[in-house]
Amino acid sequence: MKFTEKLEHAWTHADSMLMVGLDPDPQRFPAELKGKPDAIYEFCKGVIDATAPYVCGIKPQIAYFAAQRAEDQLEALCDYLRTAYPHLPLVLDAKRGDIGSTAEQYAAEAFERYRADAVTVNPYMGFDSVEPYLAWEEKGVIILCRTSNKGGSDLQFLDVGNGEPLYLHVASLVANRWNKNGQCALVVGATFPNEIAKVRERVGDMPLLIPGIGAQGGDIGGTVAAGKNSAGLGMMINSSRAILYASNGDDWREAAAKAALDTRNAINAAK
Ligand SMILES: O=c1ccn([C@@H]2O[C@H](COP(=O)(O)O)[C@@H](O)[C@H]2O)c(=O)[nH]1
Repeated sequence: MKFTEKLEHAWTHADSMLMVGLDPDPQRFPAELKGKPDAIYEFCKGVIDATAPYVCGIKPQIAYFAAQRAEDQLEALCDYLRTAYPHLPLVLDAKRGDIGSTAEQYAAEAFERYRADAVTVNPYMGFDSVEPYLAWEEKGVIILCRTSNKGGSDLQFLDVGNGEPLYLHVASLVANRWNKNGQCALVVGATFPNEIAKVRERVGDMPLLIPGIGAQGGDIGGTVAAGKNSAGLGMMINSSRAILYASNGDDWREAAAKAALDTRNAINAAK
């Protein structure tokens, strides 16, 4: 199934626009997993099983796995997710950006090695750095636009002419020129609801990946009001640490499930 079809299915069948991010930090794991060789896999699998009924997708952040030399555990998790929850979109958060020949390798990493449904991509090296991902027409290509961090303003707010900030120029480029296969989405931070609204106005119903609620403090009500599309959907609102580390006691699975359910309900209440 195409990424966009999987996403639509998850939005409607799980009645959820919450995406759970997997940012596994062994220092924060519950005691029962500490020191186990496959602790990252076990922890993430536990969180996936606990939260799957309440989410529209799962977003592993590749840096957390690579830093622990745990790419094999990420591969095993991707296999598990695909088998146990075949309708749930798998978004690999990699944010790669490089010249075309190298981007081809990064695209193969995301779509062949991990068999992700979608991947995050940094567009600031231009079209030829994004094109190899777009060649995978069934897959989602989720392009950084207005990121959730404060420092994003250093470059993304630069005026490219007539008062147009760079992030809106990127939004227009993606919507009008790069999205020929209808496979693109944009990353916009929940920490900047005014900018979410401007991006939504610019790109119509295109899906938005919105990190920044939970640990980064973004407001759910403001995010949903600014980001919903014409169908009242259109968002993958990501939360990672606030769900993963809701408890580090024996009840970590139940706490993650409750945090996901509460967040899903708060998003739906704001629709
Ligand atoms: O602008 C961006 C783009 C990506 N991220 C990623 O999302 C999660 C957020 O984690 P929380 O624990 O919910 O803060 C993380 O993987 C980031 O790399 C982002 O935060 N902002």
